Amino acid sequence: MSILQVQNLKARYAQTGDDILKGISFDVAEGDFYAIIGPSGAGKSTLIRCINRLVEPSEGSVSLFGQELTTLSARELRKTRRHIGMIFQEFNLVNRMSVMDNVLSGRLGYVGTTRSLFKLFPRSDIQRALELLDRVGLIDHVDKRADQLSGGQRQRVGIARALMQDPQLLLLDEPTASLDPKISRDVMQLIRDTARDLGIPVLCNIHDVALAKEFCNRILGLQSGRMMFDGKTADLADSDLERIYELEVL
Ligand SMILES: Nc1ncnc2c1ncn2[C@@H]1O[C@H](COP(=O)(O)OP(=O)(O)OP(=O)(O)O)[C@@H](O)[C@H]1O
Repeated sequence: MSILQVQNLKARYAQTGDDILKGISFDVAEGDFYAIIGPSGAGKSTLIRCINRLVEPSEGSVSLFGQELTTLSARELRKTRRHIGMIFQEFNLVNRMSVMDNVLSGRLGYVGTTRSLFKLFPRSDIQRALELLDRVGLIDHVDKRADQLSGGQRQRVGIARALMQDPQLLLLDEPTASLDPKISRDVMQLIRDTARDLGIPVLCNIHDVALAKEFCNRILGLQSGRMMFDGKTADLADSDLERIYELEVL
């Protein structure tokens, strides 16, 4: 079943500027771990950010479980974003807050700012946060400040926080770019296995092709805002990679 449908998506940063995305179409289905690869400046990050409208598309359609996202009002968009978890390259944790509070902040879209300020989270949320921290291997670090953790541990907090939203879709924007190769593999494996267990499809912008090939079942190859490849990872040939990265080779 198709969960996210993107059709003819275009985006630009200034009214008069060139299109950064030049008509992108693809479907994310149940069970997919979809990688977006391509050279620097290809538009990978812009594409991820158009899905939850951190960047406003200029044309085209993005539909999640049949709901069109590009035309939602600000209020409707806030509600829908609850169901789209996001994991960032720089983790985006609040350093002075504990690991537990960072994870609980994933519920902000549900409990409201006032309740969260006074830490009035329902018992079920606290229980869920503990379960997720156990799942990502951080149960012994619950009370530590976020800035006392290593990069890999910080990204694990980011993963638990995104899962706290009970997401229907996970968006990953270069989740391993700040991590060393060994920790990057561990983090990708954790995301793949957890998403699979919880039945959450993933769309992931990643510049490391080896990691994408190892962990993702589908690949979207972008070059200068155009789609050069969309298919199963097993069908991605060296000649496809040459076409996707052509500009860099030149
Ligand atoms: N906020 C912005 N304002 C104007 N132009 C931008 C903005 N963000 C990105 N761009 C431009 O849009 C193009 C695509 O950028 P984007 O970050 O989406 O590419 P990317 O494939 O994710 O690159 P990288 O792998 O280097 O992160 C680039 O030319 C970039 O300079």
